[in-house]
Amino acid sequence: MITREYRFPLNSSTVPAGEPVLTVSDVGLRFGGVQALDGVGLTVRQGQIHAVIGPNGAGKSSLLNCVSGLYRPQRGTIRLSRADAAVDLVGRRPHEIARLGLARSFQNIELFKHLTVLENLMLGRHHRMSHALLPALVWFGPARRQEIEHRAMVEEAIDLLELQVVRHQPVGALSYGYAKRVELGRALCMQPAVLLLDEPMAGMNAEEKESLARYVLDVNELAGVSVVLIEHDMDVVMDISHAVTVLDFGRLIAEGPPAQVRSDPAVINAYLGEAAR
Ligand SMILES: Nc1ncnc2c1ncn2[C@@H]1O[C@H](COP(=O)(O)OP(=O)(O)OP(=O)(O)O)[C@@H](O)[C@H]1O
Repeated sequence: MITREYRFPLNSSTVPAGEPVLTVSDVGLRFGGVQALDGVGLTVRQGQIHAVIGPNGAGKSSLLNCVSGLYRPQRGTIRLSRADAAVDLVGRRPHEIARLGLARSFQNIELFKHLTVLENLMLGRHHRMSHALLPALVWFGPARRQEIEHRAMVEEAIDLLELQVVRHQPVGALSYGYAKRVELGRALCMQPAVLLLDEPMAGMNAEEKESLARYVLDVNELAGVSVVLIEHDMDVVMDISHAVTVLDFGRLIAEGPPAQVRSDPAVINAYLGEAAR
């Protein structure tokens, strides 16, 4: 439900709600003798939170690394859809894929600790800054206009994620929960078409998890950003995702709505165990 009109769209996808925005087909990735991904496919639909779950070593991070260009799969296709056409991502470099609208956060916090929250968020805009250093330094014309626009976008993210009170604090001085929220904010400032979150709640206590899950929901529902979420906490997955893909030993073993996946015998055997029955 949209409850607030965003002046600056933080979501850059042009695909209608419910249509495929990211399509992974038959992806294979091998490291020496390890088949990390074996014929994996998934379709992320515009406006959805799509969770990827599975035991340790199942291939979840490898899949995200293929999508964001850090790994190059030996087989398969990965396509980002736009309203007018689809773009092939395999073979493109990570910065090019980021520029196309795939923003990601990592398992470990990758922020600049000595810089403030605001400065870290401005760095999220970096890949969209096209003006050379000189006009930026003399501060006039298009460079200034662009700077104002970037600032406005960052303010939108601060507003959405309720980061006002810490905006001038160095990230190194923040609690873990706040730092993870800033990381989410930096990815959001990239104006993603799809946001890739790799275990954003790892290492958090229940309260911090609940809080971050709410912000991920806000990013999805208020800003309209599609999300791919790797998450181990099944309560979080059940609470906030629309679709779930389950991997085991590099293979897709189930996919569908969360309730259906949770009661799937193959998923219970491979991942959830008896407790889920
Ligand atoms: N750069 C790499 N070099 C060699 N092997 C790798 C590399 N990256 C991943 N692997 C292997 O690929 C398989 C899948 O790993 P991956 O990290 O994708 O799993 P995961 O599901 O994300 O696990 P976790 O939940 O522990 O993060 C594992 O066997 C892992 O050891």
